[in-house]
Order: sequence, then structure tokens, then C-alpha cells
Amino acid sequence: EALEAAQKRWTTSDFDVGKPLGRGKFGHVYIAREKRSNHIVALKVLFKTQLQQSQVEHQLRREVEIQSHLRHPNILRLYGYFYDQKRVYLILEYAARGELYKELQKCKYFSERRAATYVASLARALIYCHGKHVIHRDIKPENLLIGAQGELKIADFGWSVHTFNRRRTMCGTLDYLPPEMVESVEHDASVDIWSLGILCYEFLYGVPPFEAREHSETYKRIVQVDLKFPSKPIVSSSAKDLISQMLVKESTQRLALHKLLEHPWIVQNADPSGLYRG
Ligand SMILES: Cc1cc(Cn2cc(-c3c(Cl)cnc4nc(-c5cn(C)nc5C)[nH]c34)cn2)no1
Repeated sequence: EALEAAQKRWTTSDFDVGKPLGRGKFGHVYIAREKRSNHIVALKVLFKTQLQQSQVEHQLRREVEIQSHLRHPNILRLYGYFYDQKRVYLILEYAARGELYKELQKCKYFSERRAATYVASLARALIYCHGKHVIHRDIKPENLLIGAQGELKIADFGWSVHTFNRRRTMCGTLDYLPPEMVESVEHDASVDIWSLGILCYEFLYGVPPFEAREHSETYKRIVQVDLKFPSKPIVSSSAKDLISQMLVKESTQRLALHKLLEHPWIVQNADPSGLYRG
């Protein structure tokens, strides 16, 4: 429809802009309606001055380039972008049930069925991305949104890269980084498998596995893969087995994503539709 029209020159007058949905480091996200199609979108407004100060323009260009070409039910669509004197605008898919991390904070931790359903849909989205030589590199609750049917949407490809130009820069919060990125050595698509393992642990226990008061402590626990499972909440040994196969220091030994989808814990707990209806 109108939003898909390739290379249309968008301006703010094409939209009725509504309330702010959230704020990030470089700007805000508003709910908006595209006037011609009445399509509801999320309009991400970023300030050029702040982007320039943090030298992230190249990252933003990559985010737009990568996300605009990805088409998957568990990846937030980026329909287009435009800019004016002071701001850059990203026209994004609106996720009607908001941010996953708020849902996780509210529930403290998820049931095994809900966690497995989310992990399976993220694995399918990552298989799709890796098939296009894209690694996300920043899979964490803050970058996940929930669609109208309860489906998970990966957002914010600000740290994603095309694997042929692998970078060594540090990125994202420490908690989710695998050993090879914390030690800033070469990394590949298996970094997303590590982060998905961290996410699965946090879905089930409410905290990431290597959390510590000091950065230096978290760093040590990651490189030593100091993985411990608390006695509470009670979690099945099958779930622990899956997590233990993903959080492996040697990146080539991590469970492959297509193997994850065949793991008994996923097969027995994930809803095949990828929708968690509660
Ligand atoms: C700048 C900046 C802010 C953020 C974080 N952020 C993302 C959203 C967002 C997006 Cl991109 C798409 N759909 C959304 N739907 C919601 C939402 C829906 N409900 C009922 N409540 C909320 C909140 N937020 C969405 C907002 N902020 N990233 O960069």
C-alpha cells in the first residue's frame, strides 16, 4: 500500500502525529497515522545534532539499509525514512502491545511455554537474518516489541552488520555480549545464538545469567562462562540443557539455530504459531 510505494518522498505533512510511545538516546518514537492510507505507524524522530555528536550516522544508515530490506513476521518493518533541517525520521511498523522488557518487568519472569514460544520465534527470525548474512549483535529485551497478536518483533538494528565486513567495535550493554565480543576478537553469526541463550535465561529467571554489580565482574563471569541456575524459580532440566548448549565459549560449538528448533524443550513448549495468547 502507500507505505510500500518505493522511494516516495515522505514529509511530516503526510502524517497525523500522536502521543510519544517511548524515548531513546537520540530522540523519541511517536504513534502516527499516514493520512492517505490511514495506516498506523511508529515514527522514530532522531536529532541530527545528537547523531553527529555521537558519530552514529553510519550506524543509522546501516540500520535503515538492513532493516528496510528484511521481511519477516518477527522483525519490525522499516517502511522508509526522510529528514528535514534538524531531524531524521524513520517510518516503522507499530507494535500494538509495546515493549517486551516492560512485560518481563511486570511478570518478573515468564512461564516455560511463553519463554519457549518467544525463543522459537526469535530463532526463526535470526535464521532468516543469517540467511541474508545479517547478524543483529544486540538481541536483548529492550530491543524486542510485541505485536497485536502477541507475536515478538525484533527492533533496532542499530548494531547489526553484514557479516562480510565484520567489525571489532564494542557495542551494546555488556550483559548480552559473548566472550569473543567482550574480548573483541573476530565474531560471526554465532554471537546471536549466545545472546538468544542469555535472553532465554532472563525470560525464565528474570535476570541475565552473568549479572554482577561491577562491569569488571560481569566481564569475568562471561569469559569464564560462569553459568549457575538458581533453585528458584523452578525451571525444567530440559530448559537448562538448551541454555547450556547455547552459552558455550567456543562459538563453533554453540547449538545451531535450526537444531534449537528441534530441541525437546522447544518442541514440547513453544506454540507453533509463535503467538503467546496467555
Ligand atoms: C528513540 C527511540 C525510542 C525507542 C524505544 N521505542 C520503541 C517504540 C515502539 C516502536 Cl519502534 C514500534 N511500535 C511501538 N509500540 C509501542 C507501544 C505500544 N504500546 C501499547 N505501548 C507502547 C510503548 N512502542 C513502540 C517506542 N519506544 N527506540 O528508539
